[in-house]
Amino acid sequence: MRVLVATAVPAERDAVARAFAGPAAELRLPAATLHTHRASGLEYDLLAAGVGPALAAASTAGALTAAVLAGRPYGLVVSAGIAGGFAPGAPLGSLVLADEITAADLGAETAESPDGFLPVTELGFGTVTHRPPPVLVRAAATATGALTGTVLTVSTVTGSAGRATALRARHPRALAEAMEGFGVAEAAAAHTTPVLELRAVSNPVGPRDRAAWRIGDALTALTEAFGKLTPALESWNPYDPQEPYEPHEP
Ligand SMILES: O=C(O)c1cccc(C(=O)CC[C@H]2O[C@@H](n3cnc4c(=O)[nH]cnc43)[C@H](O)[C@@H]2O)c1
Repeated sequence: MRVLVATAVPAERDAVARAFAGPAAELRLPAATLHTHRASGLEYDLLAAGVGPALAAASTAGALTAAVLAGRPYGLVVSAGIAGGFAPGAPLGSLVLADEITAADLGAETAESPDGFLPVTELGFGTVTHRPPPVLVRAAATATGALTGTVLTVSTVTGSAGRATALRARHPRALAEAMEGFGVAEAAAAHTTPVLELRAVSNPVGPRDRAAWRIGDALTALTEAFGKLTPALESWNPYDPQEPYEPHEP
């Protein structure tokens, strides 16, 4: 099986790469470059897909389409990187694996709703949540020690206690926020390919405080997580009848 791992920036991609032995093979696509590693019988293509949901979706869709045109489609897409963690559930350095990948600010401000916001789904179009394969989420969480819960995708990094409280009130299961997961998941869904989102918490969600960031620790946690994740992915059976997916042939 081929696995596409989409990070936002090269530093995150390289943190994932450190979980694999040996140098990567480089493959240049029209709008992206893949770094390929092999581990536990699987092929991992690492992609620095860009910051934010739109660029992440465009880059991921490009890589997915290139793979289909080459006759070697991906069996799984993983959105990975650092994230803000909601206190007290997701402390600095912890890992969060999404059982729901939710676009937190895709909707409309309106007085029609008690909290002043309606998601696009309630306006009659689109989707705001993607759900990774539950059996795979459980196996990956057990292997990595990650917490499981909702990971929010935002276009604006939360910078106040008020916004953090509002997000948690609207999404009580949210453990983390980042900026790419929903875009990566939309691209994967367009290709009917299952998706995971794995995040290492680098900062608390709340008032902006750059001194509180622990990006190095989070990148180290990401490397360690991928070292443990690869055997779990090898054991995963995408054709398990409990998994509500119809992925491409492996
Ligand atoms: O300037 C700031 O105050 C600030 C605070 C936190 C993160 C940033 C970034 O530019 C990082 C964006 C990048 O990293 C992911 N990320 C990490 N922490 C968060 C967060 O608290 N909220 C949203 N995204 C976060 C994100 O996926 C991007 O790839 C700046």
